[in-house]
Amino acid sequence: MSLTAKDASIIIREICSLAPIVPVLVVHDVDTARPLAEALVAGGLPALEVTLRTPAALEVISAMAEVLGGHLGAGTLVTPDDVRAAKAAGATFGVSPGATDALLAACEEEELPLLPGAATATEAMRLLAQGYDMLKFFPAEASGGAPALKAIGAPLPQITFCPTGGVSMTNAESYLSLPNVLCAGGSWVAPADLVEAKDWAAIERLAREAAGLGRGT
Ligand SMILES: O=C(O)C(=O)C[C@H](O)[C@H](O)COP(=O)(O)O
Repeated sequence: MSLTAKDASIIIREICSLAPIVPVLVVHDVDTARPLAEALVAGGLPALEVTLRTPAALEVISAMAEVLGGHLGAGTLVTPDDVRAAKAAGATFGVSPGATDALLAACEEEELPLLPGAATATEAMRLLAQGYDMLKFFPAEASGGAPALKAIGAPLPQITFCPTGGVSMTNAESYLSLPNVLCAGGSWVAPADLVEAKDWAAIERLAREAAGLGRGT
């Protein structure tokens, strides 16, 4: 069995439709995983991306996957081994900064729906040719921000994006108002200092604020 690119994109679209923002999480301490996920979900952000950038990341995914109402994604997927480890830890979707044929094949084989990254029209077209029409625009701000994504959308309206990288409360609306944007990713809803202080109430407030952002036109 394997998951086709088209079916993966359909599932990813559903996940990206749950809320305007997908928190991008860099978690060092597995003890913070559950209360952090609970705060974000309670604030209205059910789709979460845990980056595989810390030694604790896989354990964090397993702990967060138990939180009711959450949809756990693994970010920073780079190699096929990352895909297998993320799937085994309990991730239900994957996110990658870019895409390689090996990574796409591993996700299809492991049946882990992937939100693959693209920063240019050519990268987006290559993924579209392989069946992926819901992509991460990364690094969003550094790649020209909302004006660049709007320009890409003119000739490629069939591709929908989740811009990530430099997105914040102040610029999120500029992306979310574009017709080719379904949601955006960002780390600002779970800042390192608030996680370290275990200030879950403050993180829930940030999540609620982000969940109230407008979307689409
Ligand atoms: O590691 C990954 O796979 C990533 O997805 C990179 C993240 O998307 C950005 O690092 C988030 O960017 P900020 O919201 O600007 O902090």
